[in-house]
Amino acid sequence: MIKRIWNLGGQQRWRTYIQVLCQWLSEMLVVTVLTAGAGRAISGSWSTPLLICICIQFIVSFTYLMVGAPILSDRWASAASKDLQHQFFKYYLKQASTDTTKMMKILHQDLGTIKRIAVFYDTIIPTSLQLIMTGIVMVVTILFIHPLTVLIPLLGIFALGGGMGLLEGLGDKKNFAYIASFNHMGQRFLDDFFGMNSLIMYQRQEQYAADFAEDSENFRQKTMGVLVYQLQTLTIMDLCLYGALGWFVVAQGMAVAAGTLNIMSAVLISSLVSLWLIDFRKFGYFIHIFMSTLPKVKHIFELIDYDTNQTSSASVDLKKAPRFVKLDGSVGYADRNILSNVTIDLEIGHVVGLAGPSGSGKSTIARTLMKQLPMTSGSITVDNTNLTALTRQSWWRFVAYLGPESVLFDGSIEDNLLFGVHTDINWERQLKEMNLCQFVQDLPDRFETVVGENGARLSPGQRQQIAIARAILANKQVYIFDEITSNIDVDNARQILRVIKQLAQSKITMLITHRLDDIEQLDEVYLVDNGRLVHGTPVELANKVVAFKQLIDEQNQLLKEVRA
Ligand SMILES: Nc1ncnc2c1ncn2[C@@H]1O[C@H](COP(=O)(O)OP(=O)(O)OP(=O)(O)O)[C@@H](O)[C@H]1O
Repeated sequence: MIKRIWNLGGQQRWRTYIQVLCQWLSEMLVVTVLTAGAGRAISGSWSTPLLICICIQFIVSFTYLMVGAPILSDRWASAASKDLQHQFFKYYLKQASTDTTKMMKILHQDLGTIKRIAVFYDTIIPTSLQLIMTGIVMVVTILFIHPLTVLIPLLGIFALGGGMGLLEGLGDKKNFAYIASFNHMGQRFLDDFFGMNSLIMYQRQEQYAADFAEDSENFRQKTMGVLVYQLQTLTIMDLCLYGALGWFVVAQGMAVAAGTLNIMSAVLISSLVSLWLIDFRKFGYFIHIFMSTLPKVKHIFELIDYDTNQTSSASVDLKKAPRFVKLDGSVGYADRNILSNVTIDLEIGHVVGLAGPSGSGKSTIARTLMKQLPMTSGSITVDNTNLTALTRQSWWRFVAYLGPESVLFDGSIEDNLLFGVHTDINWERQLKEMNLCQFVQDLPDRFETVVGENGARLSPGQRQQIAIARAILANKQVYIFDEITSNIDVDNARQILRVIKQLAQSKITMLITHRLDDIEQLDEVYLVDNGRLVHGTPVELANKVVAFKQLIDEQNQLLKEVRA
């Protein structure tokens, strides 16, 4: 996974190399100046090679700060972030999930993670490179001048590693509790935000405020837990590093007092060790932060890979509009089969109905046909092609799904109607022929009327008519209508059913509905009855399924009573 993170934004990596080299030279400038100063104090004269060295380092550092830093810093991090965001959004936009709350939650978390891994490019890698370069200079210098003391910084590193290792398990626990509490509070906020009208209508605002306050307090405590843990970590790191540094300086002082080391050498190796240990502390702190984001980065890569695998195994493109669709097998979710061993045949010529009690699996079938859910076993065949071999984009070029509530975009009715139209067509004539959207003629601005956000300025029936017209004008080949008449009045519902029946003359059309009025007008219906799928005309179904017959009898009785 680290290799994969490393490869992101790779084209900008060279900028980081130059940046690190310049920064490292700036650090070495401090060491050289201190060493030269100590030499001057001892001998009373400046060493010419050291002065030349200082001049070169100074020029490089100054040029870097004035010119280089603005064009070099953060470029790799931002290129990597763009790369990852691009791959991530590519995956994300293909999901088209209906669960907006869940999508928002995941999106929020994953975007946060993408932002946080910048620490790898702008801190971990530069600091690691500086550690290697300063480390080599430091070890060679110490071994050359005072070999025994090289053990002190090494002991400091081991002590730090041990301390951090002990804290690691605790850190995971604290982070996990923090994330769980964050998610819980976020979920409550989103739920209550979407359900605000219901909260007010049922006078539950106070309860909501109390629950939210409790969640906030819990979140505060978990946040404090993480902060305390981070402070403990910092204290341990400081103890190890500054302890090692202090010990090193004392050892150098004793060597100088004993006459086995001169002051200039002592200043040189002390400043090198100080620099190295300070960088090491920085590295220790940030690697810790980086490691805690790795599980989330792994999750993002899994999403991207899932998308890539789907795309690479699904490479067949439908060349022409399909004539029939056959679903044969079981549908459901990863953890649960909803309907087993069912067969549905869809073909051009008439509307195929799908009916059944609430929760019996009708929308699950629709989602499976839309390639939003895989079959749990068996397959869907489109003409002679297995649906799994098609990419979702390729399938969606031919299929349209419409649910009980369609999304309209803020703009004119015309903009919304022509949303999926990519050729020149006489759309007004088509609408007239289908007798769809004729209410528009009574609006002052007719098709120029602005619908407002999600069609807020129209009635539910008008919105649904526009959505259906939009789908039909987009000229797809397969239409799946899922309870599209459930939220609208009887007249609008009848009008829409007429249009769908007309459409089915030339398109593959399935209508999911619970309205007996609709079902009775169809030639062919699939009815979910106690986990099995019964197929036939409405009359045949009434003979085969007792519950269905009872429902029709009850309705007829009701009608009789109303007429009487
Ligand atoms: N994402 C999911 N994971 C697991 N189970 C689910 C998921 N979505 C729905 N279900 C379950 O699948 C079953 C069938 O749901 P589905 O939405 O297909 O029913 P339906 O017949 O369309 O119902 P309705 O008429 O009320 O819309 C239900 O028991 C539901 O709880």
